[in-house]
Amino acid sequence: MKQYDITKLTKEEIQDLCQRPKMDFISIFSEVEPIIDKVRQKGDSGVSYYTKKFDGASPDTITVNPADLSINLTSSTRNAIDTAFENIQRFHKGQLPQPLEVETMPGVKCQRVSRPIEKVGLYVPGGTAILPSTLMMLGIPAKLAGCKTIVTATPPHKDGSIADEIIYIAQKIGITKILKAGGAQAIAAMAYGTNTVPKVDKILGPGNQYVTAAKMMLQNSEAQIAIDMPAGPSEVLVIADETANPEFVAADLLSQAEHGPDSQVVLVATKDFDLGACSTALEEQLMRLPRKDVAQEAINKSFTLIVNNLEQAFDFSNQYAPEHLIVQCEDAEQWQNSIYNAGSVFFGQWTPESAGDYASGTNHTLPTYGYARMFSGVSVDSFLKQITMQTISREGLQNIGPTIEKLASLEELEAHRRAVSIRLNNLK
Ligand SMILES: NC(=O)c1ccc[n+]([C@@H]2O[C@H](COP(=O)([O-])OP(=O)(O)OC[C@H]3O[C@@H](n4cnc5c(N)ncnc54)[C@H](O)[C@@H]3O)[C@@H](O)[C@H]2O)c1
Ligand SMILES: N[C@H](CO)Cc1c[nH]c[nH+]1
Ligand SMILES: [Zn+2]
Repeated sequence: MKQYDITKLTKEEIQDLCQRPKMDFISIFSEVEPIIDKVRQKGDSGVSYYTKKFDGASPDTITVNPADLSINLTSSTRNAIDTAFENIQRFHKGQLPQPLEVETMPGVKCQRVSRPIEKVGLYVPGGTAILPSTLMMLGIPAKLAGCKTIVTATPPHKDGSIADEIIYIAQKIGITKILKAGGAQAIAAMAYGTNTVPKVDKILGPGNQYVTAAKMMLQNSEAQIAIDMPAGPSEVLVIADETANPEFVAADLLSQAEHGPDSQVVLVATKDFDLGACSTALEEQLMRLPRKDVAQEAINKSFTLIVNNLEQAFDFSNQYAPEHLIVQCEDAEQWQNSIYNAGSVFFGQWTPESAGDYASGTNHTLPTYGYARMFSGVSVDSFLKQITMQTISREGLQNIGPTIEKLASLEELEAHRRAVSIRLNNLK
């Protein structure tokens, strides 16, 4: 990994380090546009065309009902999924909002109630690795929120099948339909609807550049869909001081590097951290990884930043706004209030990032590319709308009416003013 010393960098150079590897969205949009058009015009047959072209698969039917499928999983696989499922469900259940009611003035009652988004589409990546864990991260909060139609799309295997782990989780959640398709074609099918795919109101889930570009384009189209956030290539930033275990740090960096060649991993270390031991551990561990070529490519694009103290480390991390932040320093959790921009945070040497990817209970669909500055990860809220309501009594209108009349007059909106005055006159 390239190495920089913060004391030798200008403000602009530090700012440059926070930029992620550039994505050429203009050319990706131009590749994705014809895919979206074809699916909009041709529906299911458009989806099948691209599934054959990009995934080399021709499933008999492009959608299946998970309840109709039989699966064959070992008990250890079922147990691991069941344990993770329980933890994710427990943490997300705690996020369900309580109804809010406030009397802003005597007789003026305001409420906020939440309602589920009725139809949602969940994208589960499956290009380079099949990610059943992502279906738990999206489907569990969708179910808890009360969404009625939950479609999940994922690329099929070459023989047209879907991983049994995905089907098992879909059955546990009660997913309405699985769409056997990936990439932009899957996103377009859920956004417009086809003969077999229900049109949804919101599409959530991570994916590669084609998936992300399709979500961004369809969000701004006549399809009228919402999306969660730009969740692109995985990334992690590790803050390490002299108490951090170099082998653990190396393992955490590699755990995100193996996601894809465009993943970015960053080590921000104080001067006393044993960087030599960490580099050696990283090389040794890398050699033994089945996905070493992918991880190596990501490591080549990544860097280490040496800082004078932990305050500087957290300042840089807030500027970088990582998807995952790992804090491996003394009394790690005491730095909680110094963290402003991050998708999800892992404190202390016994908290690997993989815990949040799979089973601790937090969500792993998180903002990347610096979007943690203004976006949150997926949660139960992502599947809810908040509706405000108000009821004003006779007494309430007498209290608040003159204020409304005055403000309406100031804006010269006479009909607004009269809607109040006509009632106040009636009360005299
Ligand atoms: N931020 C997060 O929360 C999060 C979570 C999990 C995974 N991820 C990221 O998601 C990404 C998953 O990517 P992936 O590629 O493995 O799977 P994917 O499912 O996102 O993409 C695979 C699909 O891309 C399409 N495709 C492939 N080549 C194409 C081409 N030339 N033109 C048009 N479409 C094409 C195919 O239809 C294929 O089905 C990784 O970058 C990973 O890091 C992020
Ligand atoms: N780290 C990924 C989010 O960036 C999520 C994931 C799924 N499986 C393993 N990891
Ligand atoms: Zn991961």
